[in-house]
Amino acid sequence: MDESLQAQLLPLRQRIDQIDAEILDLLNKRAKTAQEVGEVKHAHHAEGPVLRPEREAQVIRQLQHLNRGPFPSEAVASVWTEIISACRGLEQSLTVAFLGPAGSFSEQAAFEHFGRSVKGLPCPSFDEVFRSVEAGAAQVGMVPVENSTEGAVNRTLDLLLGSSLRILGERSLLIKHCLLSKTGNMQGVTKILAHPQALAQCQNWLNREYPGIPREPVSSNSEAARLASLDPTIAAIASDVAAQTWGLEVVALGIQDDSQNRTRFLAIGKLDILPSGRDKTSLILAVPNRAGAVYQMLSPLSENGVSMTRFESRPARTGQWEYYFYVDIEGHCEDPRVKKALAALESQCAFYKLLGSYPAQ
Ligand SMILES: O=C(O)C(=O)C[C@]1(C(=O)O)C=C[C@@H](O)C=C1
Repeated sequence: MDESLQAQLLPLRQRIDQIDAEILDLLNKRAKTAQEVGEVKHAHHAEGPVLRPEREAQVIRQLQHLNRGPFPSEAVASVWTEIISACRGLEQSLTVAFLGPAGSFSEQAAFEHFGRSVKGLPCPSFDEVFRSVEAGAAQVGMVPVENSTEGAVNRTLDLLLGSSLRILGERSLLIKHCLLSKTGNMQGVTKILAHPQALAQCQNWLNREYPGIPREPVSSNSEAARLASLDPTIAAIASDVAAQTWGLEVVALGIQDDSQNRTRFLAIGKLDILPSGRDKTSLILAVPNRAGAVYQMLSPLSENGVSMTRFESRPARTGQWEYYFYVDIEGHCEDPRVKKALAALESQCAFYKLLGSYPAQ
């Protein structure tokens, strides 16, 4: 390297080394304080959870508010997610269940949401994710609930209806699908495997590029990647992370039909969450099948000035054209206006279930 460049870089790098040492010192001070918080919590509730999603959201939002740059605001969120994750891990280990095997988008969502200092519990199905959290094998789970191309993830909606678990948080992920094979090309490939949602999200591209190769649905994209790693006649649609995890080569990158293809995931668990200042509340409602019933059902929301951010229906399987309505609203169930609206909904609806209030992403 040329000497004048070296001479200019040296003091700047020394300054960075010194700043890093200061950051490290502060991180250790933070970690020790979090350990003290953990001791206080254990003293009050020996078996109680350490995780406080509302506090984590507040810490990150407050820092983003304070941030004057040039450190990017998104980096504040991702760096502090990891700092909090590591501090939380010193207080108590957190196990997160998700649809596996390793390398799935659910795993990515789990790590982005809870940070890397967690234990992953890959499960063979969404049902098993719910069961693992209900049975206590994991304290929290991460499941997809809607995709911007394909709409609702129906199995998750049905499981939310039958489960006592609460929604603890949400995380939206940009989903970039890749076509993967052992060789990095499609010679000798006789079928393409993926989760049905991924096959649907890439159907135009597949129809155009590989119309002659049959497609087969499997339980997850990372399962498709695992199978492709064992058999050169199989190609998989999965993430670039799955390619690394399962030692596959990328045939084509970003093959989803919509470049802005996003999936929203829900964190689920047994906690009730306090208001964080910017929250969402999710509910399931049902009304008898008669004219105007759905319109009336929602009137307590507008009457109390509560905004609805999502409305989804699922057949109630009674054969009577009855539906369960999945409704997301702005605000926390303890906010006075929301509380009033919820009380009215509960008294007027034939079915009412509160899935939880949680920090909005
Ligand atoms: O404030 C707490 O309750 C903590 O345990 C500390 C902390 C943090 O590192 O900031 C860690 C875990 C909790 O989920 C929330 C915040």
